This record gives sequence, C-alpha cells and structure tokens, in this order.
Amino acid sequence: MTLITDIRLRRILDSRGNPTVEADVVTESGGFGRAAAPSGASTGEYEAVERPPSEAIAAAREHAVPRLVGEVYAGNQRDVDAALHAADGTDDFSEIGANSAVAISMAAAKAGADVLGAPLFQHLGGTFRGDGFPIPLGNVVGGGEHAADATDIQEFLAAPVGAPSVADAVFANAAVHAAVADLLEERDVPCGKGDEGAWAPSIDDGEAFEIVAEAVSMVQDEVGFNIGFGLDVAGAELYDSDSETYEYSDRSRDTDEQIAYIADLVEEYDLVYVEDPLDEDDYDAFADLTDEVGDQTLICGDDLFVTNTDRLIEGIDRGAANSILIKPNQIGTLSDAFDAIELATENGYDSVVSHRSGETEDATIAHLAVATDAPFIKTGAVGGERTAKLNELIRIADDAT
Ligand SMILES: C=C(OP(=O)(O)O)C(=O)O
Ligand SMILES: [Mg+2]
Repeated sequence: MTLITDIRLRRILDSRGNPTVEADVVTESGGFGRAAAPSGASTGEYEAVERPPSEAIAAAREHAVPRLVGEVYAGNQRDVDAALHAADGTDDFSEIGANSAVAISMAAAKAGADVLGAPLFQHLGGTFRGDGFPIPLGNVVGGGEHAADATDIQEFLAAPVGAPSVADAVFANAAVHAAVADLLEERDVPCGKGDEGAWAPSIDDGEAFEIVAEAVSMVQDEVGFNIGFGLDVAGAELYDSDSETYEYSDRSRDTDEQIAYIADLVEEYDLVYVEDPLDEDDYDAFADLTDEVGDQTLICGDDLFVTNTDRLIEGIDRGAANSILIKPNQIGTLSDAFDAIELATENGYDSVVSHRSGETEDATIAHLAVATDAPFIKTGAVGGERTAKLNELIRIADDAT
C-alpha cells in the first residue's frame, strides 16, 4: 500500500522570499505527503550541503526519483532514507542537495502516515512513544545574521518551562513578544522584525537583556507560571579565527573571556538555555563552559553538532555541551535526525528540535518533536511560518490533527 508511485519536486517560496524545494510523494494506494525544505542563514560549516533549488531538483529527479518510485515503501522510512543516501553517493548530500533529500524524506513520512491513517507524530514515534510535549522556545529579540543593525547575540528566547500545557506555553511566548514591543515603545526605540519574527531593534545586547528580562517577568506575573530566559549566541558568527576572538560591536573577547561572560550571564539571568555560546570548532571551550554551568542550564550545540552523530560522539567523548539542536535539513533525512536524537538520549543529552531562519508553512518539526519526546522545540514566537508549527503543536496536544 505504501509503495511509492510518484514523486514531484518543485520550487516554492520560503519566508525570506527565496526559492526552496517542495516534494510531493504519492503511494500505490493514493497516500499523499507534501513537505518543503527550510534554509539557514547562520549555517554551520559542517552542515549537509544545500544546493540551489533548481539544481537540487534536477539532480534528485535524475538520481533519487528512479531509486524510489516503484522500488521503495514510504511506510519504511529507513529504506526511503537509505535510497536517498545511495542516490546521492556523497557523505554530505552535495549531489542531490540536502534540500531535495530532506523534502523527499519528510514527504515520504507524511505519505506513509496518510496510508496508515495515523497522525505523523504517531507514525514516527509509534504507540509507545512518551506522553511528554516539547516546551517551545520563543525568539522575541534577535539580530546577528537574522537582522541588520540589531543585537550581536542572535536570539533572545522566552522559555515557558512552567507552562501547564503546550497552548499556555505558546501564548506565553507571544505575550512576551508583545511585552517587548511595549517596552521598546516606552523607550522610543523604533524597530522592525528579523527573519524569524523576533524584534530586531538597534540596541546593544545589554539593553536587550534588560528589556527581555523585564518582559519575561511581567508575563510571568500575569500567567502565574515560570518563564525562563534563553539565548542562541550563534558564537561561530561572532568568532574571528584570525584574531581568535569573539567580536562584539563594543569590544572583543578571547575564548576565556567569552566563557566567563556566558557563565556570568547564566548566573545573572538564570538562563535555562544557551545555544552555541562558542565557536563550532571549539569542543574544548564548550567542555569548559559545560563543566562550569552545565548543572544549571542547557548548553546546546547547533553549529557545533549540526545534527550529525559523528560530531555528537566527539562532543560526548569530550564533555562538550549537554544538549543538541536537531535540524533535519542539517543532516538531510529524518532517519539521520532520529539517530542523532537517540544517541543524545542514550548519553543524557537533551534534544531541541528546531526550525531554520528561512521557513515555509511545513509543520513536520512539530510532529518530530512530539514523536521523539524532545523536551524543547525552537520555532519562533510569531509569524505565519512559525505559527504553522506552534498551532500544529496545539492541535497535536488537543488530539485534533
Ligand atoms: C535557527 C537558526 O538560524 P539559522 O536557521 O539561520 O541557522 C539557529 O541558528 O539556530
Ligand atoms: Mg543556532
């Protein structure tokens, strides 16, 4: 029933107005799945390769489609993803493009679920998946590679760790986002939004800390549950490998100073989550920081691990970080993303399933986070391509998919 009988690939728009790859997968019994590849701006050096969409589509039509159509069952995700690897023949999807691969992989999963008549999270997670729901991390102020002339730190995140339900958490993040706008207006700071819908004011990081801390505390008082504060520093974007320093607008920090700075921030703001505080090549510095504050907060590797089990093994061996960001397009298939989550869980690392800064209305990651019992999902706070995932999480929790 789930034998793949057709795959269609096309270019569609992403949230930045760039083209991206969308895949449709059809099965023998009429099952249908559609998915689209997201795209990063602050991409890690070791990510699988995203090719220009028209090239990725042409290469996937030539190499991957013939290996899948009439050959592989969409219900067997491992076979689908093995066929994608075999069709590509490289170790980084540089032939068919990780964008074609991930779109096909996710569309096949949806087609499999469609035939089975099960919601995607259940198809992926199985009957005996846990009953937890991920806490959404909401990007409320941001800069870095996601907005010009804004903060140095890429993302200031609300983390509603005490929310009694997914819906409460989602609305709390939106309320923090709105409270930030009020506080910026009070200070006469004009601003637009960055790529992920976070406010992107032209203020320094110190002022952003003040504003987000105040907004979090205001909303926490209103809703009556604990809302934490988190960061994605995107350290690799700040790091200058020639001078071996982290370059902020107002000063430089060497690696020891960067570790001390982040450890101080963890103390001062009681941070519950810190992503990529250091450069993507510096496992040792990640390990030192994890040693210092890893019992108080999550130190998450995004560009450090790029959803890659080889890089995660290195991190586990060296004690670098205590959580991993999971972005399926960094590695190219759902099976590879699952492997990274499984390895992380076995070794006591938390998994945080994540969107990219360039997104579509595809909501696969909401299902992936629920299927794998991930404790957190990072998918923005507002904006159509972000709310597509947040609203899907609410529907899943409401059993209304
Ligand atoms: C979502 C992120 O940004 P991008 O997609 O630009 O890598 C991130 O760095 O976590
Ligand atoms: Mg990141």
